[in-house]
Amino acid sequence: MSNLKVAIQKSGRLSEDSLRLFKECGIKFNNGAKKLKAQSSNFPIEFLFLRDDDIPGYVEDGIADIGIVGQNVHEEYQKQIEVVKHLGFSRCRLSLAVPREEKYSDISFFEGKNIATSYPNILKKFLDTKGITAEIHQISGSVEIAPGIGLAEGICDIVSSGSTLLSNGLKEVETVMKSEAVMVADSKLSDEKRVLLNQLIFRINSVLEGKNNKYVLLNAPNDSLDKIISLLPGMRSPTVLPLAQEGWSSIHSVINEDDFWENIEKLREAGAEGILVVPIEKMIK
Ligand SMILES: Nc1ncnc2c1ncn2[C@@H]1O[C@H](COP(=O)(O)OP(=O)(O)OP(=O)(O)O)[C@@H](O)[C@H]1O
Ligand SMILES: O=P(O)(O)OC[C@H]1O[C@H](OP(=O)(O)OP(=O)(O)O)[C@H](O)[C@@H]1O
Ligand SMILES: [Mg+2]
Repeated sequence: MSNLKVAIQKSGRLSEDSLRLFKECGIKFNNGAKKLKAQSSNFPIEFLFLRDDDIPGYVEDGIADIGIVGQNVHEEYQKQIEVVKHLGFSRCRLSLAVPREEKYSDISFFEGKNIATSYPNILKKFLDTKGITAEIHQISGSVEIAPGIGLAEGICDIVSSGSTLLSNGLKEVETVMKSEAVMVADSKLSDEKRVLLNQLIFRINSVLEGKNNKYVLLNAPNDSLDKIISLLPGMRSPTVLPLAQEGWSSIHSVINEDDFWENIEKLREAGAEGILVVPIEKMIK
């Protein structure tokens, strides 16, 4: 059987979470230091460790079958590849920023200005939709330094916490796009590789679904069961087991983490106590 060749970032903001995801999917491999290739011992998958900028091109050319990149990189390189899964990590945004002391009122600030970026295509498209003409200077890294060395009046770069902008005397003024890690695939995959990709996505879905949900156990007096069940509908319906103490039950259910925090006070008001919240490793609906 042929291997599914997966391109992941060698080292950087995507690497750790990408490797963790495959491990959580039960895919075993040994990625010893400086190894640029690794073969899984229990799934027909081969890993290629690459610079993230090269991944869309390798996937389009069929050198790799699938890859993990930021949406920003996928969008910038405009390759004929498909996004097959949003992965929820490496969340960030691509933003325009200017020196902190600059008076900025709106996007017209950038008319006729120089902007430094590693994302010229995304930036050009954004400025076009806003009717702004600017000079785009493409640089491959350390973009935040550009205004300080007189290369540009503004920049367009990745922002997450904002601390890099802050420490370089810049302020964020416009969000160009939001981004997270995505799995991309060669649109010309063979049927055999599609089957493997679907098996992989099934595992990824069960891992991501598990992360978004929690297993909840609580005790409640029997006369509040109806109310509590309505707050914890679970996958089909909650499990209700009698406690040794008469008139009380233990209720087990699955709940979305966000819903849990919204409902916690209502559960307590309804009489729930001894509430335990347990992580779920995998969840298949
Ligand atoms: N501070 C951040 N927080 C969250 N996600 C980020 C952050 N910085 C970058 N990313 C996301 O992770 C991707 C990889 O970022 P990284 O800084 O590792 O890239 P790089 O320096 O271009 O790496 P490479 O050496 O592989 O070319 C980015 O394209 C973006 O989608
Ligand atoms: O808003 P922040 O939380 O400060 O994050 C933004 C910074 O993170 C990334 O760089 P990274 O630290 O990965 O270094 P790099 O420039 O070597 O890629 C990105 O290029 C920004 O510079
Ligand atoms: Mg890169």
